[in-house]
Amino acid sequence: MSRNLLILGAAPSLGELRDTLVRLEDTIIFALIERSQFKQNRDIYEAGKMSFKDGYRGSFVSWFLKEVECVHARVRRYQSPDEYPFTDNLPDPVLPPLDYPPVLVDPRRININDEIFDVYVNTVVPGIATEGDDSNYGSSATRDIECLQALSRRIHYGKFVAESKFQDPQTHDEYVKHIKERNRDKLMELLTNTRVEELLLKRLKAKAIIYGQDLSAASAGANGSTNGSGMLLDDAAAAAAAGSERVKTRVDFDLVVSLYRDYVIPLTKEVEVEYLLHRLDRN
Ligand SMILES: C=C(O[C@@H]1C=C(C(=O)O)C=C[C@H]1O)C(=O)O
Repeated sequence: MSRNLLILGAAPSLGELRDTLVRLEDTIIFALIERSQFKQNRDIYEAGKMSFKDGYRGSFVSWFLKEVECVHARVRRYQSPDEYPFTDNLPDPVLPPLDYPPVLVDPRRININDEIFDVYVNTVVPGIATEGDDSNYGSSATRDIECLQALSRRIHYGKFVAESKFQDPQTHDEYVKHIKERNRDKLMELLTNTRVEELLLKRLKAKAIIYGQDLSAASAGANGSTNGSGMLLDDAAAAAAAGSERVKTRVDFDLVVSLYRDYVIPLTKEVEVEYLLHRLDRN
């Protein structure tokens, strides 16, 4: 779903929302591939490893994230209902507010970026980047911020999905009942679509294999063009499409799948449940 749709005020359909989530898979995979170029550079995630003239006492990545989000806040990025900052106390925008129609009813402005940040630093970075320090601190942190912003956007999209399901006449009364009974488990059961999740994980693995191939080393061999692993490009494409483990990729495709299975989908559903639990709160 393009942000214009949010401005135009059309409440996006569940199908449009799912299309956006599919597109965000590409954004996230490529952001992970970009970060995987550099070593883990663990020092950039530890508070106290670097000192800052402004007296900031956090880690380099947290400092850089604060700086980036302060600039983006001034151009009203975080007034958009599909954008959530990691930093508190951001400056006011220099642009006048856009009149976003109230697609969401989100009085608590639910934000689980602290959880997303912890998962990213403690699980994702060690999974996609090799151990060590290559001093590429600025480049690593730049890619980290792209990954964090894409993951945050994807997970908080759960609010739009939850609102769409809440508005569905076939399930509306059931959602209201479970919300009034504060029944998290029943809400989780009602909003879960196992088929969509299964298809997503299959698609994700194929994408991670295909996108992750190192075709830059493609060379015209005697019997045809080959990729970085020496596989004929046609064979590599067929193997990738079949989800073959034989294809060497720039990012661990099993990690991409486990990231979604163990974190992205569960966190998205956590946002859906939290959003629904407060859907009937007075603003
Ligand atoms: C996002 C949705 O809600 C849930 C979360 C999903 C996800 O995070 O990918 C997929 C299916 C549902 O279990 C949806 O129904 O599309």
